[in-house]
Amino acid sequence: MTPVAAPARLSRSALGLPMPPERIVHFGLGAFHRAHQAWYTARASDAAEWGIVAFTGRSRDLVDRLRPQDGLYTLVERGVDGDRCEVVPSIVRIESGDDVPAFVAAVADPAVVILTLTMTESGYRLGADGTPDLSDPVVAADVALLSEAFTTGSADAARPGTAMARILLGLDARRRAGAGSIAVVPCDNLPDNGGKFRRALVDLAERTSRELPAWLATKVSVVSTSIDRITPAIDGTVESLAVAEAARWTDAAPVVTEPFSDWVLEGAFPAGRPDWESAGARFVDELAPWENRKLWMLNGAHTVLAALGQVRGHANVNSAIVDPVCRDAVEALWDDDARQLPEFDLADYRAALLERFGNPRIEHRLAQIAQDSTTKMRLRIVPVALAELADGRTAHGCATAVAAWVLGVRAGLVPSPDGVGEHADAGDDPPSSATLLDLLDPRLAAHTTFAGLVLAACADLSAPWDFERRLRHVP
Ligand SMILES: NC(=O)c1ccc[n+]([C@@H]2O[C@H](COP(=O)([O-])OP(=O)(O)OC[C@H]3O[C@@H](n4cnc5c(N)ncnc54)[C@H](O)[C@@H]3O)[C@@H](O)[C@H]2O)c1
Ligand SMILES: O=P(O)(O)OC[C@@H](O)[C@@H](O)[C@H](O)[C@H](O)CO
Repeated sequence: MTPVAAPARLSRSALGLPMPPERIVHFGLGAFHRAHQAWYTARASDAAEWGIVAFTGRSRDLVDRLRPQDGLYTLVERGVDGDRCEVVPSIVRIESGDDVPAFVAAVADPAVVILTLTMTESGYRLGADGTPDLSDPVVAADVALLSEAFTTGSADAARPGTAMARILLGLDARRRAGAGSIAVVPCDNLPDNGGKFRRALVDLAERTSRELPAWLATKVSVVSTSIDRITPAIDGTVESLAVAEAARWTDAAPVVTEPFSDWVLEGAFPAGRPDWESAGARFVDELAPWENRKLWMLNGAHTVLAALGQVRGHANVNSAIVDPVCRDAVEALWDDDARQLPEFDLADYRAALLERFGNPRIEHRLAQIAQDSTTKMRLRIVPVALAELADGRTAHGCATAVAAWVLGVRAGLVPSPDGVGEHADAGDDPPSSATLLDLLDPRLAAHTTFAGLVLAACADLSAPWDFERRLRHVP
């Protein structure tokens, strides 16, 4: 029997890959950063000049997987017809997020001119007014700790627990080192992610330091972004085996993503940046329409599918979107969205979304997407509903989307909104549709026509689907 050669372990020397210099720091290393910003950086025409020092968020798992393979990993682009594997070499050093001295030193390094972030909404720890949530004991403890450290000149010994406090500590070290301007690039799915980050950072600086607010105003540019590439959480072990078979090298931390990707940015990079346009990124003067299109249409539809799809027995996006009831609900939502996005001709965008959602080889679990659905509904559906009503229309698509969420909550498949127990109509189990609408947004609940449409849509979505019913919906 011929012995089978063991697959080679990923390494820069084996693949002849150079080490670009450290000029970008990333906080919140996960699947998405590796499928998106690290990939754009590796594909830029000047990739040889831009290496990334990546810090994990809360666990050191990826440090242990990626360090032995020199930060390299396989990006598996999972198309409808097959996989395309590519080794991404832009991450040159991996550190654990809780190594505060290493993070502070990296941010203070004069060679570093960009800090990118993917730490999920929870990582920002914001209250309802967008400032740091001081009712959170960890945030309050960090405010006290930073105030003390900045006042007594003991910042080098400080070990804050939250990401925002660590970032401010890093920026303070950069100020003291005279290391110059830096651009911070939040890449989380939040409306106005740059504005939110800046307001939170400035608020924290004003509470804790006399010098930092003025320095931040002149030396820190915050860039807002719309980021898009469907990259579900995966079972790393299963994918590692698949990669070893397909690519003939072992990889302890591959990433599976879709072939599509998009990155739109608004803001300045005072000390330079990679030529990300050469890899397909776009720089615009006003991000809002691009961001609204992506968050309302892609993420809004995902939020609807997470509720209605599970109610109808689906586990993944790809099976939900081919169910006519789910598909009709998504199309109706997109009709409302389109009227609020007059800047765009959306025919191709809608067709592409349907194709992306339908990719049978991407396993995107609805239960994963359903997390924190109430907040997502408030950010992705409610603004469109209010705008449609203000324009004198019915917001029929949004009413259907709200009905989907109501059914999901009532079925226990989507988390209940806070306040169910304290609501005036508390006691119903499950809570009534009217109670849920009121908890979602009292302005929508007070609009009798809209509230009536939601109740009608709840009944309609619960009824068995038939062709006659579908025909009634055709305009
Ligand atoms: N995965 C996608 O398809 C996709 C697409 C577009 C945008 N995004 C955005 O990218 C972000 C990251 O996505 P991901 O799929 O890599 O997620 P992930 O769960 O892998 O998390 C990314 C990182 O955030 C860190 N993190 C989470 N909560 C934190 C907290 N409270 N404090 C500090 N760090 C914290 C994690 O430790 C991890 O390092 C999300 O905000 C998401 O909105 C994801
Ligand atoms: O938790 P969410 O709803 O913000 O996001 C879940 C997915 O919709 C999201 O990760 C998309 O796949 C991504 O935004 C595509 O670019």
